[in-house]
Amino acid sequence: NDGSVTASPEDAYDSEYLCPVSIDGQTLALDFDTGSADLWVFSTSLPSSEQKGHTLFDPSKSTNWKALSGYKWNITYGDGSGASGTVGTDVVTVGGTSVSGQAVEIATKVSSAFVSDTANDGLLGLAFSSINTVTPKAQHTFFDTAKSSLSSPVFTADLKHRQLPGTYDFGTIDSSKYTGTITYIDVDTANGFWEFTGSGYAVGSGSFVSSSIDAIADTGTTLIYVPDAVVTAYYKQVSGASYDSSQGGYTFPCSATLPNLTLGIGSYHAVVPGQYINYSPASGSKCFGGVQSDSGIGFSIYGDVFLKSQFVIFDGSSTPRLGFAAK
Ligand SMILES: Cc1c(C=O)c(-c2nnc3c4c(C[n+]5cc6c(C)n(C)c(C)c6c(Cl)n5)n(C)c(C)c4cnn23)c(C)n1C
Repeated sequence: NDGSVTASPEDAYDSEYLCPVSIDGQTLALDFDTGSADLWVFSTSLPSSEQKGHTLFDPSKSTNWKALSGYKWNITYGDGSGASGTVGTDVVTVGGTSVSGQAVEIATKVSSAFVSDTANDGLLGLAFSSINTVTPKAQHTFFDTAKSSLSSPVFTADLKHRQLPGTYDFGTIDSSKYTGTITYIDVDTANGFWEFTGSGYAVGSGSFVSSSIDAIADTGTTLIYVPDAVVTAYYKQVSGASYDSSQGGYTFPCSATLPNLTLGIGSYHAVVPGQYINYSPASGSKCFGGVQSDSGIGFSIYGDVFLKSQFVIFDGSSTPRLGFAAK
């Protein structure tokens, strides 16, 4: 019961991508996040002030809803946002892939960033179930629940740059969505992420610098967060670029020409077009960079700015691995 679902940019800057998910016939727009493992939704259990503008899941209207008494969840994301609540199971359908008994985490509290992001009705985690936050028993992700019913234990991400729609496919690798060959790299699941070691980088037409970069493939993170050596080398090639502490990152004149950023995946050189690295206007005539420092995070994050330049395979077989191809 393979499936394919559209991924639509939430705003003009591809800050996040939202996908329609049906829970017992109630359709919500969820942010598919390979950097976390909780499926949670805005619900009628939220205070009405936090419900405004969102589509709400109402368990009392679901015939297949089964509450998990005493189960709770509480999650905090990399930007400091967070949510918490209670848990049940229900029938969850994504494109053609439908699973029963899927843990659905009902929000009873959400942080302000979620309240104001009215296009977002929750998150669907696609990292490894080992980092699911439900207590007293961690729950499976949608992908883990669906895996045995898929033609093969994979899902793919084909996110687009400022255009509609991208797709997430479950169970199949659609060869019409990429060019050339797929390069696979082993994944270390110890931290619950799609974590791998990048092989280096190049800026524009500059020479490739070999260096091991511990990174995660994270569809839930907007930008690319890499070591300072990469960030410094990149913005050295952008006239007028500087670190702006008031903006919390590197900015540059919006008129600047941005070089491509090449990130090594094994022997494959993944090229992020320079224009993808102009994330959004910052203030005045300055724009905010899509490549920022990973200092303080503990690892690098290859977020949407990177992932949308590639066709990405998340292979959940007994030896999990990531595949990348140009498109
Ligand atoms: C270590 C880390 C991150 C790891 O994940 C991270 C980050 N980066 N994008 C997102 C997130 C997003 C994606 N997201 C980013 C957005 C930005 C940058 N802006 C201006 C808007 C309006 C956004 C929206 Cl609506 N959505 N969402 C929905 C959530 C819950 C995120 C949590 N963290 N996050 C940051 C900023 N940092 C430092």
